[in-house]
Amino acid sequence: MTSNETPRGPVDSSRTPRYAGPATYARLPRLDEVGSADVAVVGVPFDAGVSYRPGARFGGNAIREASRLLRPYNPAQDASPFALAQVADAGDIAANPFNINEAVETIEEAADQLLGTGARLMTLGGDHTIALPLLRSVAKKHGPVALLHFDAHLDTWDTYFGAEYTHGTPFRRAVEEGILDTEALSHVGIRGPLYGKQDLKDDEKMGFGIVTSADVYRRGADEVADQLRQRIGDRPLYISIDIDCLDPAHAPGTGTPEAGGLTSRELLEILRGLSSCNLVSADVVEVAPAYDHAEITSVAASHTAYDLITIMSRQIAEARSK
Ligand SMILES: N=C(N)NCCCC(=O)O
Ligand SMILES: [Zn+2]
Ligand SMILES: [Zn+2]
Repeated sequence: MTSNETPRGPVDSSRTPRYAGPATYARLPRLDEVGSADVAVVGVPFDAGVSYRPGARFGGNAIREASRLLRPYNPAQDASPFALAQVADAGDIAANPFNINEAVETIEEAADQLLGTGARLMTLGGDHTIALPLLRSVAKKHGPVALLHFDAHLDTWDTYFGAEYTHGTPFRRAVEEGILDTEALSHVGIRGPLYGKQDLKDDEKMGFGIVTSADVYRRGADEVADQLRQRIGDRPLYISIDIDCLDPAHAPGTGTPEAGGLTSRELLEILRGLSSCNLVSADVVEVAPAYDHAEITSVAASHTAYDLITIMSRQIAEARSK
């Protein structure tokens, strides 16, 4: 979008019922309808990297369906994200379900192509394996990025069954590859049983700081967001959100649920506290609709993506006005 064009926004829900027609994210136009976008929402229906319950390949489309009720103005950030920037639905990346190495390459290439048009990515997973190729692509553009990772799990384990690319290992691979800024790595929402104490030692050696879900409960979202903002500074930031950071009461539809998680309110409030950060791209992963009820998980994921898109749109508009 050039500076004097008005972004094409969602279908008007006061004229076409919001439950009618095919689902794009937030009823936004498809990327091919607008040519180019400032923020591309892209699905990655891939879940061959999971260690437990499969089904996150259906996450992106479940999030799109659950996003039909989103409205154009976000009062929590005082912004109309789809008016400030062109946001469009870029469809899905067709990743090979039978060959993880090939899928990881395909995802990286597709991300390169979208980022190459100048768009920021709001990716809808898929399992957490997909964060690695997305980070590779983002780092090619921005250099090593700060990572804010919301999850019950560390995802810095080494291998499963000898496999390097799994949903429990993307961030160890990313650190090994030098694509993360190791001065600004944080996990939020961590809890639950580990394989051993060494998991925490290894994670700390890689440079990660941990905010557990109990820390969020005790200290509150505002204080946690302040601390994260200080750590991130003005570095290019990638936010990766595993929906299992939320308590199973708030996100039952996921593959590796752990008790004692964040509320969706806590997650959204922490994100809103980061609205001044330089968010270059983000993902929401691990929504597995087969275990969901009443779209609890996909609604939470659709709202999470909405606040992430709002952060990006505000920054795009601000940069344009300078
Ligand atoms: N990234 C997610 N959701 N889970 C990782 C769990 C790895 C394990 O089974 O130990
Ligand atoms: Zn997880
Ligand atoms: Zn994860």
